[in-house]
Amino acid sequence: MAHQFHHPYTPYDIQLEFMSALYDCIEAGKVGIFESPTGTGKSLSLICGALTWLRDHKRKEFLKSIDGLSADDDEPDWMLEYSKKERTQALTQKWRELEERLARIRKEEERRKKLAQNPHRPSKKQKTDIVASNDEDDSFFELDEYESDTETGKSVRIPGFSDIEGLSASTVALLDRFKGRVTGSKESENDNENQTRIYYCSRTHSQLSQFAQELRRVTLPSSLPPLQENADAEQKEHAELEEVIKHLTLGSRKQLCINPRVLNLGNATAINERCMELQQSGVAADKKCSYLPRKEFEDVQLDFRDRVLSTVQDIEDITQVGKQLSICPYYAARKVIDQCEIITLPYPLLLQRSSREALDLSLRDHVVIIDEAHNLMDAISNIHSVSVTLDQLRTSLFQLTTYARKFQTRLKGKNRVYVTQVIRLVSALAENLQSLSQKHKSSEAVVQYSDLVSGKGVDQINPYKLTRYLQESKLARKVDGYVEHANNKNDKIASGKETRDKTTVPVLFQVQSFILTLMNPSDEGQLFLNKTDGGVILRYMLLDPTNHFRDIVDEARAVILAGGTMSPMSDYADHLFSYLSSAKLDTFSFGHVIPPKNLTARILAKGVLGNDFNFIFDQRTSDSMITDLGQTIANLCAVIPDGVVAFFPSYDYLNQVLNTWRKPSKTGGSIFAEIEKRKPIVYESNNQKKESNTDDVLLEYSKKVESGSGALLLSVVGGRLSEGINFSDKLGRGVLIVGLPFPNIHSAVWKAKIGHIEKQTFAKLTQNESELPVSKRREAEITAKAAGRDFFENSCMRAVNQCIGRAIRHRNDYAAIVLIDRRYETQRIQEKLPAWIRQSLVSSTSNIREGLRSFFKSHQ
Ligand SMILES: Nc1ncnc2c1ncn2[C@@H]1O[C@H](COP(=O)(O)OP(=O)(O)OP(=O)(O)O)[C@@H](O)[C@H]1O
Ligand code: SF4
Repeated sequence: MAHQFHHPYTPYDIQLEFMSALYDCIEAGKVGIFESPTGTGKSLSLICGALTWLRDHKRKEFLKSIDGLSADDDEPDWMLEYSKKERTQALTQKWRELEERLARIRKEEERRKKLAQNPHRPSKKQKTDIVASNDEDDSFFELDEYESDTETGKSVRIPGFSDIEGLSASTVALLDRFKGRVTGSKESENDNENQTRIYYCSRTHSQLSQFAQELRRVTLPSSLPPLQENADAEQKEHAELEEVIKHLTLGSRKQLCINPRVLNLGNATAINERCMELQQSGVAADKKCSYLPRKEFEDVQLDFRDRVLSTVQDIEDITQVGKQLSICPYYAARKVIDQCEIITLPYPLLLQRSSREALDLSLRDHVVIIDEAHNLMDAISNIHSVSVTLDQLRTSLFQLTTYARKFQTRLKGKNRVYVTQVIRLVSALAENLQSLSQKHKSSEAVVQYSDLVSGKGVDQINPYKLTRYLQESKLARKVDGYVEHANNKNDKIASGKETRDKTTVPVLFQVQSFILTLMNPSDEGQLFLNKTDGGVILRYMLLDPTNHFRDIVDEARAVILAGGTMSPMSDYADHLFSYLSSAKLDTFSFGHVIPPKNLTARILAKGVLGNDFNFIFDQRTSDSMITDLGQTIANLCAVIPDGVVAFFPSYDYLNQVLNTWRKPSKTGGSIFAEIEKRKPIVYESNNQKKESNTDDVLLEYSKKVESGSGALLLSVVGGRLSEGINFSDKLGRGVLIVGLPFPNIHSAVWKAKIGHIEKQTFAKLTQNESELPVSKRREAEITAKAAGRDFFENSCMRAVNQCIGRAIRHRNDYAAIVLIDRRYETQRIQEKLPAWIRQSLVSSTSNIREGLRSFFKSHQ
């Protein structure tokens, strides 16, 4: 059946295909991978497809809850009919009350202004949130008695607001009551808890804001069932009410905190920790954060929720509402979740189980959409990886021993045992890391867990108990607080004034996160040692994100990965979703909205001076090939109008190319000058001041293009200009990709990643059977090697595809894409390009100039 998607524009054909496929995928409860090139209105396709499904689903659920009512055998039919009517009326009434209230709020601009000067605003005195002033005595930093020593003991956790430390029982009870307010009853609260939601997750804050912007364009029919022919006046009136899309955006404390003294700490960990400190039981009531939801502010809390739901708001709007109402948006937002239809949130909040638990976020039977998912596997690995430096280990060892000495007679219960264990562990890590770094000659090496924790009786430590101790005792917070307190005291004596606020991540927190990961390592993790100019670094890296993401797939109703360039797609079926049957996994690659004549994609295997273009690592330093590359690019710049962007495999290589191009030739000129005759060159460098450098480069480039001189921008694949920046229209009439940007296969990390893939593939093929015939074993080995190579190549081609996708940004855009390397002629590599590029791909030799000239002529 064709669905009506309520798209705010006339949808493009590919949007109709996208929305239908998305609808079916969610309905069937599958995992779907959706590739839709940039500029094809992917956000609206996601919104309209998913929310149309959701409203249809809610309508069906509504009818089910009525039809599900049954009469007892001895009850007459009219009684059942009566109950159904009553139930329909009750549900419709509840719906109406909510929509009317939200509609009223939308109109209450005046009242909002008044609330901005909220009389509840806490006094200056209340806002004071210094946990322990320098005059306070050391006892503040003593550890609470710790006796819990059994594996079964669990800390008590009541879902909801109750996980906010330091709230009184009455406040918790109040907040739980508040949960039911929007729909007015306990029964309705439960209804909402079970209602299906959509979680939309993207990588950056600005992507989430853009999504909210697109969400505002959409109006959907209500989730009430359609009117019957005999509908009465009241029902008709209901039907005329607009059902607003209930949206909430979740963020971190760093984004949502409104307590200036905490927010000014700047650093996310410092803000989190200070916020938690302020909620500790030892902190006097007038020193706690006054924005935490409290009994006196009940009405404000309710206003917060209604105002957030009344229109589609992004994170700044929610922070603003929190400020106007003097209520912490970070905590107050949690109670809006049950009422939402769509929740937007950044990657880490969704992808990390601990973050979901902290927010009390259940994915059970809900729909999860992950946008910009082309680098999802890397993102999951990064979120679950952690590092610590040798210096940090040493500093924390010093802090821990200082603390232990100071408080040794006051360490109660099991504290003494566990503090000693932590000291032994950190000391072993520091010593072993030091000797391992001397033993390994290379700058990067794989490190074994057993080598790191050997000696000092670390093998006697029970990792489970120690992990629990670290989490529950708040040792890191106490030690850090004491160290800062002691430092402040000394500095004050020396200088006679207060010292600085904490702005950096306390060392012990970093060490603690490392220990927590080390105590519970995942089978797919690996430890690495790096020697850098800044010292020795120990890294724990998650090599394979499959199992971490499987949690989400198992829990959710449907999971959608969407992106502009998801190709090559084979990694999803082969690795990330290898446990799914093919019936459960759908992949879609949609074409572009441009007509075919707006794109030309060429492979250039030979230069104008006759060199074979083969930029493999060992050959790419050849002066003659680099010179030929320059001359070829100069020729291309002569026929491609306006802006041309060339992507190189690395910053080092780009520097080398520039050096060669600048060398004077026999005639006195240089390749650099030769190119500049056609277009001025602007280039990206691996500068320390990264952001400003990127902005300056872009500004210079666009100014030159606008001035009419055109320009050639030299950039790096996977570099700062390859993602998130649009080279639309004149800014990118040509995109040149020089070589294939393979990662360094000799690095310890890539060796480990490929090794892991080979091992997994081999195990899958042989089912770990030891009795396998030699020929079968050999076959499995060859296939495993091919899987490793494929994974490596896919990583490279994902980066290439990202760059290519920068050029065509809308329906009337046109551009030429030139892939400069003979390896692009192989079928295996071409298959990894997005379908819409592959279709227009032409292998060019001598006639490329003519081809491009007539392509651009047809667009004049
Ligand atoms: N059918 C349509 N007709 C006209 N404009 C549309 C249509 N669909 C979407 N748009 C608009 O096109 C613009 C680009 O859409 P959008 O940002 O969603 O593209 P995208 O494919 O998601 O790109 P990106 O990969 O950068 O996220 C938006 O302003 C959107 O409102
Ligand atoms: S409760 Fe909210 S406003 Fe207060 S410190 Fe914590 S995050 Fe900031």
